[in-house]
Amino acid sequence: MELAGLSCATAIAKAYPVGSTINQPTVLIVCGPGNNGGDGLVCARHLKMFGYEPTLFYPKRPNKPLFEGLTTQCKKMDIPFLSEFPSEAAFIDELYGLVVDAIFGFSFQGAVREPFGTILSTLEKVTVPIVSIDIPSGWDVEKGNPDGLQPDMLISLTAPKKAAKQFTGRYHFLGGRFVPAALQKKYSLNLPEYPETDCVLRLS
Ligand SMILES: NC(=O)C1=CN([C@@H]2O[C@H](COP(=O)(O)OP(=O)(O)OC[C@H]3O[C@@H](n4cnc5c(N)ncnc54)[C@H](O)[C@@H]3O)[C@@H](O)[C@H]2O)[C@@H](O)CC1
Ligand SMILES: [K+]
Repeated sequence: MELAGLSCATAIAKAYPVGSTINQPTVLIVCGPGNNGGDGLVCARHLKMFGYEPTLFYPKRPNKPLFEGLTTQCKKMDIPFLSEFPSEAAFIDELYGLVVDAIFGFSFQGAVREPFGTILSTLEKVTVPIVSIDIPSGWDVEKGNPDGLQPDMLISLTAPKKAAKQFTGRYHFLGGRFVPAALQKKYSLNLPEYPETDCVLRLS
């Protein structure tokens, strides 16, 4: 999770360097209840180290030491947590240069339960770039979701999921350079080579 979150922050810094393509360095990171949300928490810390101003929204926090520890680390780095989600997409556009979607990853299934249904419908109306970690939240891991969130950037972790074929945004990165060769072979992952010691690779 540490490497996944670092990959996400690194890919974001490559696509949207501070002071260039985004109009402000503020980043809203929305975290869900599972490991995708954990990636978001780690990403927040590294974004702060890279000069961004992250803010977290983490409405459903699992009662597990891993996630409690990640939350504590963010608090100790003075990363603010919102107590309520902005009610209007326009507020998000005004306050943030970028949104990170760390709500659901590959274990999402069925109809979206609250509070995430309302959050996702607000995010669908946002005009600042949205970066989805591993899979756009609300997408079926294989079929995608043509009526759902359409992020500007997708960071596929470990390997692109089947639904990544439906991604139409500007930046597709691969991150999570931690799969041993034996596992890559066993599952015929055919992963591309990462350059030098980089933890991310731009796919498109
Ligand atoms: N090899 C791995 O397992 C790796 C996993 N990683 C991350 O872990 C993610 C998968 O994590 P998890 O398996 O914890 O699952 P997710 O984070 O995808 O989501 C599971 C959580 O969402 C909830 N949920 C599922 N469907 C819902 C619905 N319809 N409405 C509301 N809530 C719903 C579940 O109750 C559960 O709490 C990956 O996508 C990736 O981001 C990465 O950190 C890299 C390696
Ligand atoms: K996501």
